[in-house]
Amino acid sequence: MKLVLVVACALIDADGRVLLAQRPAGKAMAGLWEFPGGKVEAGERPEETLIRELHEELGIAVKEPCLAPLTFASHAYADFHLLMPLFVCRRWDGIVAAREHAALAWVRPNKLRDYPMPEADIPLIPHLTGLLL
Ligand SMILES: Nc1nc2c([nH]c(=O)n2[C@H]2C[C@H](O)[C@@H](COP(=O)(O)OP(=O)(O)OP(=O)(O)O)O2)c(=O)[nH]1
Repeated sequence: MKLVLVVACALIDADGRVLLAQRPAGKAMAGLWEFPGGKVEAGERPEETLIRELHEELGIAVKEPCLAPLTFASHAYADFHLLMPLFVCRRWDGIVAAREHAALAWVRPNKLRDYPMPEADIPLIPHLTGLLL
């Protein structure tokens, strides 16, 4: 089974809401709401990947000290095993905008379950509600 390392981030705004991003049509898991991020490429540290992805996907600039590790997902999909560290970030420069996703939503922690997510993400929710509620 192929092990895929993806790094993701829960952006948290001043009201304690979490940013979810909807995967676009045409991709695997289209329509599901995920945490921004992506696959770690050869030669990258995970933090570098995340800073790059947050810029590409959302148009924001994040500094590495503003990324705090929260938890991780380890999930067996049918065709690969996903290992996904989840960081939280409360400070960034720029205005969040959907450059690659179908939509964005700022979601209160007690509403996260209203947004269909990839299977791997479900166990992450209590970690966020524990942090924020
Ligand atoms: N970014 C992100 N990916 C997630 C989450 N949950 C989850 O299962 N994934 C999966 C979806 C993809 O298979 C993979 C993320 O890689 P990606 O965003 O670079 O993948 P992609 O579908 O664009 O694939 P590709 O075209 O680059 O091959 O991890 C999540 O919360 N955030």
